[in-house]
Amino acid sequence: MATTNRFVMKCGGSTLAALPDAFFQDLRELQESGVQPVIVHGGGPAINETLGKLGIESKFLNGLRVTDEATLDVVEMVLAGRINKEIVRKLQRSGSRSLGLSGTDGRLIEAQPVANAHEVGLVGDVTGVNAALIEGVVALGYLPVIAPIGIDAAGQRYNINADTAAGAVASHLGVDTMIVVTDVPGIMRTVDGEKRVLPQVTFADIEEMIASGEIYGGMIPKVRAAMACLHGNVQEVLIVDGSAPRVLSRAVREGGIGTRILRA
Ligand SMILES: Nc1ncnc2c1ncn2[C@@H]1O[C@H](COP(=O)(O)OP(=O)(O)O)[C@@H](O)[C@H]1O
Ligand SMILES: CC(=O)N[C@@H](CCC(=O)OP(=O)(O)O)C(=O)O
Repeated sequence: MATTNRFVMKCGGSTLAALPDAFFQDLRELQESGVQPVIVHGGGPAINETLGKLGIESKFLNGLRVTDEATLDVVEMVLAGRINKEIVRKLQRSGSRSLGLSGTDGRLIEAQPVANAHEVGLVGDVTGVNAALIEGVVALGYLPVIAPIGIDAAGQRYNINADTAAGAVASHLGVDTMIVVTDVPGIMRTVDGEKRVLPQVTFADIEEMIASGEIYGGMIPKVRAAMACLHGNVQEVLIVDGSAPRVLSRAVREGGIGTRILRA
C-alpha cells in the first residue's frame, strides 16, 4: 500500500446523504494526524430529483447525463450550490475547516467538449487543473471541496462526471492515492453463486469484467477514471463503502478494505 499524506477522495451522490457523522469525524482525525485530503463530489441522484421537480427528464448515455443549457443550470445549481455547501457544513460541524469551490472558480477545472458531444451535449473532459489554487487552499489550512463543473477558454461551462473530475484532480495534484467512496463495498463479482468483493483488480481484470457485463453502469466511469489516473503519478485507487466503520483511516493507514486497483 502506498503511504500517503495527501489523497483525493471522490464522494458519490449515491452515498452522500447517508454518510454518517462518524465518517466526517474519522476524516477530521486523519487531518489532525497530518493527512491532507481534497474532496471532489458528485450528486447525480439530487440532480435527478430537482430535474424531476422541474419536469425535465433525466437522460443518460453510457453513464453520462445528456446535458443542454437548461439541464446545466440545474446541474450547476445542485452540485455547486446545495450539495457542495451541504458537504462543507457537515465537515465544519465535525471540526474540519473546509472551503467549497466549483470547478469554474479560479478556473479550477479546465474542460473541453467530450468526443461524443453531438450525442450528450455540454459534457466535458478535463484538459487542465489549477493545482496551485488547490495547494494554496490546503496551505491555508482548509480542506477543498470541489464540484465537478468545468470551464473552457471561451467561458463555456461543462458538466463533468464526478469520477472523471476526481481522477483528473488526483493526477494533476500528483497524489499517491485516490479513494472512491460509494454505496458498495468495492468491485464485486459472483463466484460459485456468491457475491464477493475483490480485494484487488488489474487493468486486465477490469476490461474482462466490463466486456462480460460484470462491471456496469456507474462502476464504469469509476474504473475508467481509475485507470486514467494510474497511467500518471497516482499509485493506487481504492473503491470503498462510505458507510463502513472508520473507512477512511482504514483505507489510508491500514489497507485491507474495499477494492484496490493497481497500476498495470
Ligand atoms: N462489479 C460491480 N461491483 C459493484 N458495484 C457495481 C459493479 N458493477 C456495477 N456496479 C454498480 O455501481 C454502483 C456505484 O455507482 P454509482 O451508483 O454511480 O455510485 P456513485 O453515486 O457513488 O458514483 C453500485 O451501486 C452498483 O450498482
Ligand atoms: C456528465 C455527468 O454525467 N455528470 C454527472 C455529474 C454528477 C456525478 O457524477 O454524480 P455521481 O458521482 O453521484 O454519479 C451528472 O450530471 O449526474
